[in-house]
Amino acid sequence: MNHADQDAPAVPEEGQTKDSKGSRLHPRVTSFRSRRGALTAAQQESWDRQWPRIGADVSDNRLDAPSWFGRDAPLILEIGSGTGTATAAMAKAEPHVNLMAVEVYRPGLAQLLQQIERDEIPNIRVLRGDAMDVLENMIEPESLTGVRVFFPDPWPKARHHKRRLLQSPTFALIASRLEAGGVLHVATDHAEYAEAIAEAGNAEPLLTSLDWESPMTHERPVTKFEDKAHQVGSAITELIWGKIRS
Ligand SMILES: C[S@@+](CC[C@H](N)C(=O)[O-])C[C@H]1O[C@@H](n2cnc3c(N)ncnc32)[C@H](O)[C@@H]1O
Repeated sequence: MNHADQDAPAVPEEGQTKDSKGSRLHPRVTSFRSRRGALTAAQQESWDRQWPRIGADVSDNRLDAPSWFGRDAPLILEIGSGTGTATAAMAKAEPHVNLMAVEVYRPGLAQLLQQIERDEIPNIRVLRGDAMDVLENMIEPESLTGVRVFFPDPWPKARHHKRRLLQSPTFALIASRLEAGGVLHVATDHAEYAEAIAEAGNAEPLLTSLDWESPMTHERPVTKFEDKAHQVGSAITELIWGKIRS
């Protein structure tokens, strides 16, 4: 055994994302398939006007959220914002929060940017890329007041379950980025995925399941995917966890 092995900490240190050999502590989940899509001319113009100020590509650099937003406020990360209909509605309903939306699908982000510009919404910033990279590299440990994942792709075929975003490693990563008392809110219309999500979330030692009927309010706007689920009569499952106070 060499000294590096001997000296390696038995448990990850705060904020650590790789072990002493450089391997990821949170095994990689690839939850999306790249989709192309052209922007309309109006979307491209809105993108060009706004991206330099309120958009960023995912990188290895830690985010300085207060300077990006121009104020210090509770920080919420929405993962997989799609076309951003619900993102915009949440930001308007919660003007006191700084809301970051991460999405891999550029045309979806372009729709959100258009809405931000049209409705002059000041408290949204958008990130293009993989939410796992954002959580791992860009977000400080214990810095998020909330994480929201609404209608993550269910990958219904058994052989594709490994692509699901919400698995144990993702819960561990999210939990490490939430501040004590921070809230993770998940919604899905896929019954079997809901069960798997509940099992993985309940097994995460840093999270505790919160009662939906608790005095805390967890109201949220209807998302675009949820609208489709309503049309075909699918039941919606809401799952909420709080980060335990250590
Ligand atoms: C089923 S859609 C739901 C969109 C939106 N939340 C809604 O309810 O209308 C899931 C979205 O998550 C995005 N997505 C999946 N994995 C992602 C990841 N690792 N990082 C960022 N976005 C992701 C997909 O591109 C897709 O737009």
